[in-house]
Amino acid sequence: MFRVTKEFHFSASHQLGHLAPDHPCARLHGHNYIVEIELAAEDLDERGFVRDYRDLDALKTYIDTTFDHRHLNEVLGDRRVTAEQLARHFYEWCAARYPETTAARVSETPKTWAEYRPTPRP
Ligand SMILES: Nc1nc2c(c(=O)[nH]1)N=C([C@H](O)[C@H](O)COP(=O)(O)OP(=O)(O)OP(=O)(O)O)CN2
Ligand SMILES: [Zn+2]
Repeated sequence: MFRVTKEFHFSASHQLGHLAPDHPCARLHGHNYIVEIELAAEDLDERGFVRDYRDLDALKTYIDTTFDHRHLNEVLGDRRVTAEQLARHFYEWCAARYPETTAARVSETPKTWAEYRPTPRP
């Protein structure tokens, strides 16, 4: 099995309004997000690729136009702005376009990563 990953960066604000009011993340704040997409394949194509990294340029465009310097509560809806929900969102966006997609990871801070990796179908 071959696995490749590519990273994308954006800055955005969010507010986890469903948390207790004394939780710091219930306040409006922002992060420099990192999104990492993982693709995997048993065999390589004729170029020796799982998939050309440059095919992911469409994801970069999507992130730049839809997420960068935006308020995520407006982009995704109030309940969907945790790192876990973002990871699932980016996984689904990529899986619809790149069948080799196996996981998506999102970092909000230098210490945290959330991953969405569906259980493989038998
Ligand atoms: N499981 C999750 N927990 C938290 C999320 C999340 O998306 N998933 N998000 C937040 C906040 O939005 C933000 O990421 C703050 O995280 P935190 O680790 O508390 O960041 P700090 O820099 O304040 O942490 P320190 O421990 O002070 O370095 C919260 N939780
Ligand atoms: Zn946050």
